[in-house]
Amino acid sequence: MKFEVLTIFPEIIECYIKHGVLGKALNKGIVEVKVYNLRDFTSDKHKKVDDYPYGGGAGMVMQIEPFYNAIMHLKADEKPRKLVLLSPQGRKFTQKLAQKFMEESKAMVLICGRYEGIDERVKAFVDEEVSIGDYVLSGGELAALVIIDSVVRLIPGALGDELSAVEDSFMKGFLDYPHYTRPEDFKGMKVPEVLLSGDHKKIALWRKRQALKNTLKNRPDLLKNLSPEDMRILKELC
Ligand SMILES: COc1cccc(COC(=O)c2cn[nH]c2)c1
Repeated sequence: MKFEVLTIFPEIIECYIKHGVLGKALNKGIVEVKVYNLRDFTSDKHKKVDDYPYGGGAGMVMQIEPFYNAIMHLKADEKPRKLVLLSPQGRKFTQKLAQKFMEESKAMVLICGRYEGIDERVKAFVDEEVSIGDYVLSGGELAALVIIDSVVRLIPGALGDELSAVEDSFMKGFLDYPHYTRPEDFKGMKVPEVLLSGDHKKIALWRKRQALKNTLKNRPDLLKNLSPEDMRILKELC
């Protein structure tokens, strides 16, 4: 899978992708990330990317021309790619959308805005507008990294051979179960006995109950389309 990122701060992306799962996936050739500096697609000597908003108001707006020039440059190879604008106004990014992007897109262009936003006409060249949450960031770069990280984790082979239990729980519609590791007793704080029992059936049930309990407490909105078994467990918790 290939990600192409349009940004005025390429170092933000370049620094992050060297580490962890992303770094390994890059080294394995499972994923390729190319970062483009929008200032390289300007035509003035000051490499200007923003200007005052028509209609007045605070702040600056990113101009269409650098985005247009960069997008046309990428499209010159005529390869298919999904163009995604990161913005607080976008559709909500979820684990399911990450799965969809991984399954459907061989290449994604992640367009990072800054300032008050970008010229609305850029959206004529964009396939999707995506938000990672109901808050405003200083720029789309963090949102782009969230999308790259969550999509890459889903690519077969990216996580090595460890199970991605966290993704599974989100895909099934609830939060993760609690995790513990050594020591068994830390200053009197003990690991739940069931996890030391070796009884995998009991452990699986305990984990399911805990996951449903966490979801009921923190994200009841996720509790839809539960299986009859999960519904039975949930009713016991209420
Ligand atoms: C494109 O226009 C704008 C305007 C303002 C900020 C940004 C940066 O993105 C976000 O703030 C964001 C992305 N997902 N959730 C929040 C983009």
